[in-house]
Amino acid sequence: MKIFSAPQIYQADKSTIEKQQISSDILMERAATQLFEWIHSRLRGTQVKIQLFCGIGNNGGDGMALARLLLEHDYSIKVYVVNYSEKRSEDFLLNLERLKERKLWPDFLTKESELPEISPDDIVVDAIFGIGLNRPPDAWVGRLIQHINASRAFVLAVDIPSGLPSNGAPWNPSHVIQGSYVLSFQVPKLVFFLPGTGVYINQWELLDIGLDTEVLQKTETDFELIGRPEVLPMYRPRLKFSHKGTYGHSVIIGGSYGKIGAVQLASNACLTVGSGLVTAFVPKCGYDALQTAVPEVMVLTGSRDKSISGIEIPFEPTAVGIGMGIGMDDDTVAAFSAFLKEMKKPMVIDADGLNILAKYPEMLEDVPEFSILTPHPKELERLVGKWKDDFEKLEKTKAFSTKHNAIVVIKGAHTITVYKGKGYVNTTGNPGMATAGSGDVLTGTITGLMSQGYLPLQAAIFGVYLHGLAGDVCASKNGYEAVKASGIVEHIGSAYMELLRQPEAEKSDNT
Ligand SMILES: NC(=O)C1=CN([C@@H]2O[C@H](COP(=O)(O)OP(=O)(O)OC[C@H]3O[C@@H](n4cnc5c(N)ncnc54)[C@H](O)[C@@H]3O)[C@@H](O)[C@H]2O)[C@@H](O)CC1
Ligand SMILES: Nc1ncnc2c1ncn2[C@@H]1O[C@H](COP(=O)(O)OP(=O)(O)O)[C@@H](O)[C@H]1O
Ligand SMILES: [K+]
Repeated sequence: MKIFSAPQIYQADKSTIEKQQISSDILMERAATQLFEWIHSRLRGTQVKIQLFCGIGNNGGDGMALARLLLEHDYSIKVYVVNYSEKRSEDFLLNLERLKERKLWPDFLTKESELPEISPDDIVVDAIFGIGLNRPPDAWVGRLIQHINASRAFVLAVDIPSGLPSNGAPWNPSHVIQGSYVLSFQVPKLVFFLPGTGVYINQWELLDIGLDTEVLQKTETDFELIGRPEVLPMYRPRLKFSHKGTYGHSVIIGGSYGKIGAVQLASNACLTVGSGLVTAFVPKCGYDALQTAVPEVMVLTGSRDKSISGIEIPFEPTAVGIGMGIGMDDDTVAAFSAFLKEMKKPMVIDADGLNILAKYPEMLEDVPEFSILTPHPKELERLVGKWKDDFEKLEKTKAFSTKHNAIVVIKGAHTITVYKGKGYVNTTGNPGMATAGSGDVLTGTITGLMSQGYLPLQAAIFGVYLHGLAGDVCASKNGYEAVKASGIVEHIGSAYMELLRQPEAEKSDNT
């Protein structure tokens, strides 16, 4: 699903109005009707007090139109106009008039107004600012937002939480509606998925307001949300007459004394995701452990006991994952550098492999094109430098990806795979995966997909999704706290099955 920027949403609005030959007011009425249906289907007339805080733009207009629909269905409502500007939108004014015609006069809140009483049992509708927010809210509006947050009432935010800009970090973190349930129109907004801004949101849901499908399809967006519909077509089924050679020979290179487990996890994931053969390359101290823990994996060792000082692979690997637990000894760095020069195929680089690249950036020249780099935020910072907010982080990552023609997987709650100008935002995974070694499992997963013929960008997007799904299945059985990296590997098979499972609705359609 595409993630539209605010200007693209305005453009889609405009095109819809032209193509469907409707007035903007009709679009607002659709939005309000969807909001109303959502609330009404849950409350079914329950007499809970609903307090609507409406700005003076179109987000406020949505709130006004919703107030009218609630009033018509005898809900107990209180409507406030948060009068932060005299520049009221036409559709806001139209809906204000319609409300007045029904004998409901909202209270106008200004700088001088007292803060209204809000009980924790009330429902608050936040329609103060939408995607039009482009400068810091006035201090008194910020205080009102703080007051709503402090009320502990259930807050439904219309389109986007007020105070949260759609294209950057908030100016004042306490002047943002927090923990709301967001009902967003038609398309998700990027801020919902970024660590610095996603924290303001409890849950989000999309409401279809019938924007023109052709415009939605044709618009090229910088970000895409990756769910099952995007991932399923990438799946490469196993062939009946295949053999292990069909699915490639992966090599996982890493490990040092005390960190052999990282290679074990990555190799096991690589095999479990479907690589035909897997060889691990480790220092000598890793030999017994690996052969015992994962008997299906073949093991090659370097000449040293505790770290890697030279990498020799006596065959041509189909895919390589390198860096987990490898350390940064001078000899290891030299071995890594020599290996980069030798390898021409794209590979997956993780952990200390990335730290070495950050320390010796000239080595980036030797990273094969289309390689996949899988940094967590700290490793990314070492590669691209500091950023002021998530948006700058994404810009820097895009520039890095373009410069080096590499795929960068920014790991996190919503992992974002960046290739050149585009970001693919993952939707699977859970906080249980914030656990030692889960990144090693991801590296093995992506490597194993590449060895089966997935192209690098597909392997990264598909691998991130599958890894998150395996974590989700694991958490659904064990609970978040007990998710371990090895548990994620154990559930890769169930994740495939979950991905390929035919939904009930489709099944009954076919019968
Ligand atoms: N396609 C869609 O998604 C639709 C969107 N609609 C609604 O329209 C909203 C956008 O409406 P608007 O463009 O009118 O913008 P908003 O209602 O978000 O903001 C109102 C106006 O306030 C001004 N403003 C921005 N920051 C301010 C600040 N800090 N202090 C004072 N004034 C400030 C801006 O000029 C802005 O136009 C969406 O979020 C959504 O709720 C719906 O009405 C219909 C269709
Ligand atoms: N809160 C979270 N929600 C979803 N996924 C998460 C969360 N925290 C971590 N993960 C995932 O777990 C993995 C952690 O990787 P990393 O930090 O490299 O761990 P390690 O170095 O221990 O292997 C990443 O794939 C990341 O996306
Ligand atoms: K809002």
